[in-house]
Amino acid sequence: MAVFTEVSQDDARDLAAKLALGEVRELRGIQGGIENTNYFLTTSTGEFVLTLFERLSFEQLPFYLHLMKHLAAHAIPVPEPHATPGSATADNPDGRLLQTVCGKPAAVVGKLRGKSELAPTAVHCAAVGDMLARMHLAGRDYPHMQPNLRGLAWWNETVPVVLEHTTPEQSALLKGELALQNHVAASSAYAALPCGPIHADLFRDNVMFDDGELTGFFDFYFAGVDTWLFDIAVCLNDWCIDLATGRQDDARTQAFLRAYNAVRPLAAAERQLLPVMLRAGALRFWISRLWDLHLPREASMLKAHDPTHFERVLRQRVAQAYRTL
Ligand SMILES: Nc1ncnc2c1ncn2[C@@H]1O[C@H](COP(=O)(O)OP(=O)(O)O)[C@@H](O)[C@H]1O
Ligand SMILES: N[C@@H](CCOP(=O)(O)O)C(=O)O
Repeated sequence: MAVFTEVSQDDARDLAAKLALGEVRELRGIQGGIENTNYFLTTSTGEFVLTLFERLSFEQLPFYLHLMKHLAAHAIPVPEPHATPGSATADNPDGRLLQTVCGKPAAVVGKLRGKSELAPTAVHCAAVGDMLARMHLAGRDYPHMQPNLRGLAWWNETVPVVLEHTTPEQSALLKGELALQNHVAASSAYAALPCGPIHADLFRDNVMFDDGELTGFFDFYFAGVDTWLFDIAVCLNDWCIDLATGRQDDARTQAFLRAYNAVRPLAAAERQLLPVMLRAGALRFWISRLWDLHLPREASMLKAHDPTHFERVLRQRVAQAYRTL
């Protein structure tokens, strides 16, 4: 369970009162997740998720919380953050969404129905592709800007730190792929890629399904403004591969891309750069998993994800790119 900060019943009662959520019935630490402290909060008015942000600052958080509000208002199924009653102003029509609990930035959002689909079929992948395209379009008029904080600049900073913990073969692959991504990012094809707010971490465990129906995307706290293609690549690398080998599953990949394309057709530059973006998506999570494993934080029962999984995915994507050349 990733509970970095213990929240008391008194803290929960104070927060529920402040947000007019009613009487607290239950507060339960959530298993899973590796970034933040999460609790299920049940009150007399409903079920919510309380998140205490362990890395993001008070200044960074409004981007994510207002993005969730914006997407919800555009009929994208995402958890809606709760505002302090009466805090809306002409400048800030969403009201105050960010709270302080145990001295940390915190938010209360609605609890989504259902559970994650960890062994998705082509039908699940199509549902995610369709909704991702809708989400990208819905984000076009989102007025706030914050870059993807786990984008290229972070990879450039973090690779030298994790290289101390890798074998010579792994180091060579990391350095080579990083050089490639820096080169691609400077290209005219890359500059032509459409951008907007992206989720950037839309793995199987960040989507809910209930009885086959997609009930929501959640965990927007790695979101940022970046290329839409990066979001697609992150999804394809998690939803549409064989998990044991990291190999692409063609049926699920086609189902995802067809559904996405039916809502928002991919641009020529996106088709051209998809193979290299799949490598970028794998590199991103290989780096962060190495970083989380070798530079861990204190948390009750925090279980780091396995970095070698994304090394395998990356090697498959490299081999695949050579096959398609
Ligand atoms: N809005 C939500 N509705 C329902 N369950 C949620 C919601 N937010 C989080 N959860 C549950 O909490 C778990 C951990 O949340 P997650 O956001 O992935 O953690 P982290 O912030 O550490 O990445 C999820 O796997 C899910 O079971
Ligand atoms: N999805 C990422 C890391 C973030 O994990 P989460 O469970 O907190 O969303 C990975 O798998 O490496």
